[in-house]
Amino acid sequence: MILLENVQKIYRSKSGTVTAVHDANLEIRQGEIFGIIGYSGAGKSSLIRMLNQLEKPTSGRITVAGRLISAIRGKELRKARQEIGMIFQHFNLLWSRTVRENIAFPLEIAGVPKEARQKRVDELIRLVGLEGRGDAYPSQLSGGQKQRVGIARALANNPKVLLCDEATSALDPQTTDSILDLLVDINERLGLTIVLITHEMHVIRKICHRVAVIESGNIVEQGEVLEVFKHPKHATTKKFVQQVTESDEARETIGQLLHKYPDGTIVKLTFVGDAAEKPLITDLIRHFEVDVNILQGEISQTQKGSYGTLFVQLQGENEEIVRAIAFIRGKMVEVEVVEYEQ
Ligand SMILES: Nc1ncnc2c1ncn2[C@@H]1O[C@H](COP(=O)(O)OP(=O)(O)OP(=O)(O)O)[C@@H](O)[C@H]1O
Repeated sequence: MILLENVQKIYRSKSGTVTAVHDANLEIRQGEIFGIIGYSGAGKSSLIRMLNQLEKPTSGRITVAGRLISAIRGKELRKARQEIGMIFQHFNLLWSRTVRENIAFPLEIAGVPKEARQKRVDELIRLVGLEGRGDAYPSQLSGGQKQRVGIARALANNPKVLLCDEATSALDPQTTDSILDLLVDINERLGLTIVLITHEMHVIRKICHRVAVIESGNIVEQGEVLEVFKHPKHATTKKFVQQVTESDEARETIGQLLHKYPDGTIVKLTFVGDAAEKPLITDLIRHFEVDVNILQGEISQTQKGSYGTLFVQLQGENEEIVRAIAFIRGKMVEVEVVEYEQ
């Protein structure tokens, strides 16, 4: 559906040259929710804005829904853009227009007759759950409702792709979740391909099928979300995964325990699917001369299944702990010895 081949974006100004995206190669499949995650300045906005040519690549090829978007301009580009909707962090609504008028705007531009426009606006209002708010102005809406208007407007011309530029970053956690649920609903109901950029791993975990991690303009890792959670390879990916798997509270507790029991070994176990159902802790206590203290555990759902993390403290002779860890590894459970900075 979307193909990036050797894409580069270089900004040149009086103050110098910035390479925002280096040689990016990506393939985004029809109907998937694809997330691009990175810290501020990593190049996410530059990357997503090249998909509808809000930014032009300096070199490379970008194909979206069969069109070589990086090479077209004028009328052809305007037509191509109708197939690519976009929503923004700060909604970008027209403040002097009502909800209905905002949603109708792209239909007016596309030359849709008034009656068909009204009908389509009604459908969209229902789709995004804004019934009864059609005549309100953006200033009278909550953040979540504003983003619902943004989504309805982006979908007005039945696009094939929806681009989301930090669409939930200005929202509180609960509203974020309701907007993410809406995006999943739209993806499933309409078969729409969704590409989003974010700096929050929670967003990736909750709705994406696949993810790419970008750092200093380079895509440093990409893959299925569950796989990336299980085996993060790059240091930046590991940090993002920790955002979800290790709360600040857990880190604090574990830090305190490391102080209190400096002899014990704290390990983090990560298990996926079937591995979670095996009686691992019972087996450990039965087979090895170790004490096992459970410190913290969590199970998270991704679009492709669940995975869990469990922090335990093992106490006993060093040799026995080493044997116990080898035993856990043999059970297809990831084990990582935790050594926090004090
Ligand atoms: N129009 C521009 N002119 C010059 N440099 C730019 C321009 N836009 C972005 N950059 C630079 O390109 C790099 C990547 O920026 P970009 O906005 O794509 O990153 P980002 O990951 O989206 O970050 P943020 O979340 O902070 O927007 C940064 O160093 C930024 O300063």
